Amino acid sequence: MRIAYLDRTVHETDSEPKPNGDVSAISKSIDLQGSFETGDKTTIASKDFGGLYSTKPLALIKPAGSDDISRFIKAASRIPRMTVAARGNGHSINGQAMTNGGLVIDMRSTEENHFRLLNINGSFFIDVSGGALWENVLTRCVSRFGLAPRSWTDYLSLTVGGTLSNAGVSGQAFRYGPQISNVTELEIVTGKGDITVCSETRNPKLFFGSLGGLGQFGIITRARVKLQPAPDMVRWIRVVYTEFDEFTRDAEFLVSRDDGESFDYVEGFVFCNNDDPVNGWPAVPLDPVHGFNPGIIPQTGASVVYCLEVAFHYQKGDHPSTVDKAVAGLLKRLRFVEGLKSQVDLSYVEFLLRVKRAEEQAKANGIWDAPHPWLNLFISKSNIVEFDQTVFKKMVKDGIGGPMLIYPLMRSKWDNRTSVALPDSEIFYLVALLRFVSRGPSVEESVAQNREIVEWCIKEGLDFKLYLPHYQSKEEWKLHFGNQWTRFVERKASFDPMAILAPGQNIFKRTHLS
Ligand SMILES: Cc1cc2nc3c(=O)[nH]c(=O)nc-3n(C[C@H](O)[C@H](O)[C@H](O)COP(=O)(O)OP(=O)(O)OC[C@H]3O[C@@H](n4cnc5c(N)ncnc54)[C@H](O)[C@@H]3O)c2cc1C
Repeated sequence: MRIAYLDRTVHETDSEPKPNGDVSAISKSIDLQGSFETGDKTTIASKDFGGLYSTKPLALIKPAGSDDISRFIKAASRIPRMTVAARGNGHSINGQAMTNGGLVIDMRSTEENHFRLLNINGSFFIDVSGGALWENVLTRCVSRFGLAPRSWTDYLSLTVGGTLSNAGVSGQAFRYGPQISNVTELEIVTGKGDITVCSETRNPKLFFGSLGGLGQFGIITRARVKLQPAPDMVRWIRVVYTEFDEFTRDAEFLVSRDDGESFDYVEGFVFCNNDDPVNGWPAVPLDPVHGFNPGIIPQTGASVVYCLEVAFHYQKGDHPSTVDKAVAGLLKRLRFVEGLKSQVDLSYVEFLLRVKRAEEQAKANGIWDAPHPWLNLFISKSNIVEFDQTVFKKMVKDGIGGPMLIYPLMRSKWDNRTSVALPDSEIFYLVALLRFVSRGPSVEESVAQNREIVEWCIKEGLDFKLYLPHYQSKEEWKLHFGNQWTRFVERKASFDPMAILAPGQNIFKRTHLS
């Protein structure tokens, strides 16, 4: 089977005739409250973080709110071949937020439309715009209310609507589930232009369909997100393992424990057993002054080693000895290499914004804007040892020029009614190959290696799914969704029957209903 994932080709729509839309005429006819841009001013919408694709949209719309979005979708439905792509912060890899010749809706212009705290039967929620950045949701919730969402992504310059269209995972997901398990209500503008409020009990088909729905059923304009009291401080710790089975045993032990009996965050990564500044030991210390003494690593000759990354929440008023004791109690159950531990204490907000600091450094070094042919996978626990032996220990043993994340998640914290496709087993691993090509193999080599990895997973019959998936053909999408495909198609027919929305996902072709 041909695996088109990350093929660096022009989008299918590029070869097709473009719609003949006159955006000023459309906007006049619909009494646009927001604004729009055309020509060179749409450049931002013609590319994304991946840097692998580019397209030419007809216009970049900056809507004032849901009414503008609804009217644009309705207008687009009357123009043959016209498509509409919601753009969150454009941090996709494979052009998922793009449209060639269509209308891009810049959701960032709606950020301020919603920010309301709700107390429902003693539980707190925040209503936020689909175009809000998670970093702004964080800082505003903590500073104004001392509250914070429970489940995050590692990097927070992503929009609420963008991550809810995928899943949104990080080191808290083992306990609270992904971000899509932490919202209770959405306002959505469907592909028919209807503005609809939905939840578990109200329009549940649209609610669950849109969570992990790759933007196929509607544009999320508001989300109600569960909150919890924000801790003041975090102790962030990294420990090193040479043996994969010990690393996975400890990681699985931590994610399987009850609330209050484990760390508050569990992740991990693989790194090269050498002194390469990007791929090797220097990636481990949380503070450069900690250094890394490779002499302590048992001489197994292993090409790669593993780092378990955990965090413990506490309050400023907690006595240091109480925190030390609780952390020591958890660490003593783990079998990492003694002496290879690095830890720092920082505020909760600083911890959650940790990747932003890395971004600032990478921007200063000029590596942030280079292409990012990333590969994200969910791999069943039953196959993770084979994956380590073939992929980590052989295929990428020399590093990829960026982090190689691996951490376990629990399927029972996900809701089967959402659209996201997962492996079958209760414990599965997020594996992320976060390539920065200016520091590693070329784009072509990276893309080829990603393809080789996915092809190997298929050939060996691994129980796995792509996360943030992208394919070129319907056959591949059908395989991806498996027995959820029929439901996905039915949801599309109900909410976006002409396939106007999110054409960059390359799942459905725009049609015209007679
Ligand atoms: C540096 C970096 C770190 C990341 N870290 C993580 C991580 O730790 N965990 C994780 O889970 N993911 C992570 N991601 C992936 C990220 O969650 C997805 O790429 C996400 O889609 C990006 O959000 P965005 O707002 O930029 O969306 P975009 O790229 O703009 O859009 C993504 C898709 O969602 C659609 N969409 C956008 N907004 C809406 C909306 N309001 N309603 C409906 N559909 C919409 C778009 O049309 C498109 O199809 C990371 C990405 C980057 C670049």
